Amino acid sequence: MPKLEAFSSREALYDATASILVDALTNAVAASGRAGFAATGGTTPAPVYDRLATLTAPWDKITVTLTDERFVPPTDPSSNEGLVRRHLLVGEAAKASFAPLYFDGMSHADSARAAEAGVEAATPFGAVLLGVGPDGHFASLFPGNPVLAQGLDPQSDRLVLDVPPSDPAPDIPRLSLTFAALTRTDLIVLLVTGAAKKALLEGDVDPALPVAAILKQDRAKVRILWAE
Ligand SMILES: O=C(O)[C@H](O)[C@@H](O)[C@H](O)[C@H](O)COP(=O)(O)O
Repeated sequence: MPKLEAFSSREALYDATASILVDALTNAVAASGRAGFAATGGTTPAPVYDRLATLTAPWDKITVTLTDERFVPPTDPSSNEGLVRRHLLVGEAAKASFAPLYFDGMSHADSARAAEAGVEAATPFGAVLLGVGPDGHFASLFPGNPVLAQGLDPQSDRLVLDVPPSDPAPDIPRLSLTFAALTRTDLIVLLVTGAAKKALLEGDVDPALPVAAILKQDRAKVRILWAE
């Protein structure tokens, strides 16, 4: 089980996370000529992306995709594609390619299916950046959701699922990479802040939480990076 790595401030956390990610992506391109990066949404990662976009890397050999998405167009304020286009696909990183999960004019299910080709082409990922919800969800794999079992199935042949709303979350339809897709990488970084998430991820993690699947798998190295 990976140990939580604590940083003295959020600024230090963001700096370290950007540095770890750019090293992993650069090494992956050096090893195989290309790399994918699966980027989380949420309210935490934007400062990491702002830093990452300023760093030198073989961005023209890197394909960025999303760990998950709300089923909304990129112009919607809650869109993760919008977040990544505003904060990551700028500056040095503007040269990176992007593989979307949301496709205008497609149904929820068809969008998930259509996204799989781009995600497949972006794997293996050089790095995956995940957030963790207070309920232990990661990407859009939520406790109690009808597609959770399929989403966590290590043998699933699906890379992207159409996630229906469920109670208590998510409140709108989502698109999520599966555990099977997200573990096609050498490195998964969990980016978390605040006391509640530290309590969730320190010591013995509740095996019923979706994120426990990430912590106990042995396909990819996992680092948990935290600040107050
Ligand atoms: O689209 C999303 O919202 C994320 O992918 C989601 O899984 C997020 O990482 C967690 O909910 C943590 O979110 P915060 O960073 O806002 O705490």
